[in-house]
Order: sequence, then structure tokens, then C-alpha cells
Amino acid sequence: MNALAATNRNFRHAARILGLDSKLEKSLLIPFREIKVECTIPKDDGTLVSYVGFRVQHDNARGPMKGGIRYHPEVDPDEVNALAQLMTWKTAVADIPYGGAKGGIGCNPMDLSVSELERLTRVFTQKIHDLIGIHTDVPAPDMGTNAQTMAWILDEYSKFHGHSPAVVTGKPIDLGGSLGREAATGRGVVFATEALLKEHGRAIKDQTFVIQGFGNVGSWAAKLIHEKGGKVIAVSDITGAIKNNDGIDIEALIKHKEETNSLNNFPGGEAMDPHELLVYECDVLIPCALGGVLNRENAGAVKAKFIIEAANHPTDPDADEILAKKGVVILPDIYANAGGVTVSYFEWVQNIQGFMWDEEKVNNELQRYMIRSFHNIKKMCQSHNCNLRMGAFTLGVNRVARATTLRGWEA
Ligand SMILES: NC(=O)C1=CN([C@@H]2O[C@H](COP(=O)(O)OP(=O)(O)OC[C@H]3O[C@@H](n4cnc5c(N)ncnc54)[C@H](O)[C@@H]3O)[C@@H](O)[C@H]2O)C=CC1
Ligand SMILES: O=C(O)CCC(=O)C(=O)O
Repeated sequence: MNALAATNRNFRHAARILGLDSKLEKSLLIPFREIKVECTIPKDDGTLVSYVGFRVQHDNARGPMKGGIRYHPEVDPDEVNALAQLMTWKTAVADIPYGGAKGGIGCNPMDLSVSELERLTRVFTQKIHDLIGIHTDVPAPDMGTNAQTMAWILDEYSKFHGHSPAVVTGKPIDLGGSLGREAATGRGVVFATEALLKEHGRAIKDQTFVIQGFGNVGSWAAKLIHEKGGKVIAVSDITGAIKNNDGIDIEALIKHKEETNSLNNFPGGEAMDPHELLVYECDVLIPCALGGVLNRENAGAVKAKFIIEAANHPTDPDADEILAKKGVVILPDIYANAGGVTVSYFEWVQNIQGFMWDEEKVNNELQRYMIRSFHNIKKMCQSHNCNLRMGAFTLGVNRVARATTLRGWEA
């Protein structure tokens, strides 16, 4: 099922549970604005190449729209729409004063040189600079983008609007980025995992973990789990997959990846078929890469007891049903990966105040926000007798619905 159909289905299910009025339901579903722009750049060899850039601004009832920008060959309008909508519910679940947005360019960043990536980012920013802003829409990194990408957006935007560090988050520290933002999504995943496991009488140190994706989110999650004594027994990325049932030395794997740009030939692990990874025997499976990776084809074979959705929409609704029947507990994306946007909020607050927090404060506040949201989700699960995904969706949708109604927008 495509990402938008899946996200709409989850939203409608939550709206039904909440008994939302049909007009309000419709207004919450329709995006505020969809932007599609041509981005043509000269390649390093002088030839011209054109890409399509998207920014979908889904909802701003609770505050400026917020969400990452993705560079990936599979970026398409439906997926960006779905990801923007997920951001609206995610910021509401985290109870931070934002709406939701997402952007992307259909390109393969691995095929572009650094100067080509810079040109592409600057052209994209030129095309959307009037539609983003500190109090309207604040981009951040996502798959295929990073702090350097945010630095180029900040610089290009500032040419039109004056120095504006708060227009993007996930920036380099030297340009007003927050300490702790780079690790925040992975760290939030770990706080969320701890909260869930505690409820089941377990702890990270007693569990085995399988992680798909070893970029920003996957590598930080793996590193922090490893530090807490959890055994990471299999890891994959776009280059391949490795396993070691005695536990992979994650620090050594990070070093190997930095040196070789690949997981292959890591001396502390054995190569495995990447398709086997999601169905490998473990306690906790953490998808940290693409959407839709758990679907009706593979869900029946999943052996994990817990799935922590660090990626956005890794589980499609067919898989959700199959996994529920098997008793697999799923911690949904709009909660599990909210650590990134939560620290983005802290970064934005620091930029607006012109005051920098130390890293301990960032991490402590992040933990407080993640635990608070977990308990709020559990309360919704109890009130509505629903699973964690619907607990999170009803929590988020209800908050946005209340803000919409208070503004008088629903009629
Ligand atoms: N960066 C952030 O702060 C946040 C990211 N997310 C989500 O987390 C996921 C990962 O994002 P990042 O780590 O930022 O991206 P990234 O670009 O830093 O890393 C992505 C990783 O996925 C791997 N990958 C790509 N295709 C794969 C495949 N077919 N099989 C296995 N691995 C594959 C890549 O090799 C890379 O290791 C995405 O779904 C993103 O939307 C969610 C919240 C915040
Ligand atoms: O940090 C942010 O503003 C957004 C992160 C993001 O794109 C996400 O949570 O999926």
C-alpha cells in the first residue's frame, strides 16, 4: 500500500475512534500547501541536469510547520505528502508548538559531488525561500541530508531575508545548531525503547537487537544501545548486511564504515542476505531506513517481539494487522522517532532566545519529553482500548483537532 494511502487510513481510523466531525476530518486531511519546483543545476562537467523538489506543508494549527528534507531517488509527491502529515501528528504527540511539513528532492545524493549537492540545495532554497520561515515552516535534515545541507539552506535563505539561524534546525553547531541534535533521533529511539521494555519487565541490557539502516538514526541508536549493554546482532545499510550473534562491536563498526564507506568486510561480523535481516531472530527490530519495508510479503516471517519504528512509516497497514495477530508490539514512528524534532524544537528555542544550552540539559529535556509522551499515549490506549499506533494517532490528531476548532477553522 502506498505511503499516503497507509497514512490516510491510520488517520481515518483515529478520527473514527475520536468521533471527529466529518468536516473537521476532511480539513485535517487536506494539506495546507503543496509546493513542486524545478531545480536545474550545472553538473561539474558543465552539462545541465534537472530535478524536481517538493515541500508539502500539511498543517499549521498548532504552530509553524516543521519537518525534514529528504534527498533520495524514490522521493515522490505522495510519499512527501504522507511524511508531512505524519509530522503534524508527531509534533502534536511530542506536544511541541509546531505543525507538520516535509520536503524532498528526487535525486541520488551518492551520485552527486559535494559542489553539485551545494548547487542543488541553493537552487531549491531560491525556489522556496518565500514559503518557508522562522514562524511559517522550518526545515531540518532527513534521509540523504545533513547539517551541511542545512548550512547551505541557512546561507541562501539569509541572502534574501537577513541572517536567520532559526529558519532551519539540525545545523552545524558553529552556525547555531544545538548540542545533541545530531544524536537526538537515535537517543529518542533509545529512551522510547527503554520506556516500552520497562513496561514489559525488560531492559535494554537483556535484549538482542537488529537494526536496518546505519545512517544518522541507525548508527546513533546502535551506539547508545551498545553502550547500555544491549546486544546488536545484525545491522544493514544500502551496501549490505552483517550479523554476529555474540554482539557486534558498534564503535568498531562505525569506524569501519567511516574508513570504507561500507559495512562489507567488517572483521567483527559475517555477511548476511539483507532480505533476511528484517526476519532475523531477535527481541527488538529497529527499522531505521526506508518506509514500507514491513509489508504483507515479509510480516508473517518476522521473529522480533518488539518493533521500534525509528524510520517513518516502515510498517504498512497489512503488516500491522499480521504482526498484531502474532503478538508483536509495535512502537509507532510518530512517537518512536520524535526525538529528532523535539531537539529541533530546543534548537529553534535557543536560536530565538540567543542562548545556548549545554548538552546535558538537551538530553535530560529530551528524556523528559519522550517519557511524558509515552505515558500520554498509554492513557489514550487505555481510554480507547487500542494499540500503541492508535494511541499515538488519537493523541496527536485530538490535539490538532482541538487547536483547529479553537481557531474556528473547521467550518
Ligand atoms: N534524521 C532525523 O533526524 C530523522 C530521521 N527519521 C527517519 O529515519 C530514517 C533514517 O533517516 P536518517 O538516518 O536521517 O537517514 P541517513 O541518510 O542518515 O541514513 C539512511 C540509512 O539507510 C540506509 N539504507 C538506504 N536504503 C536502504 C535499504 N534498502 N536497506 C537497508 N538500508 C538502507 C542507508 O545506507 C543509510 O545507512 C528515515 O526514515 C527518516 O525519515 C525520522 C526522524 C528524524
Ligand atoms: O527535526 C525536524 O524538524 C524534523 C525531523 C523529521 O523530518 C522527522 O521527524 O521525520
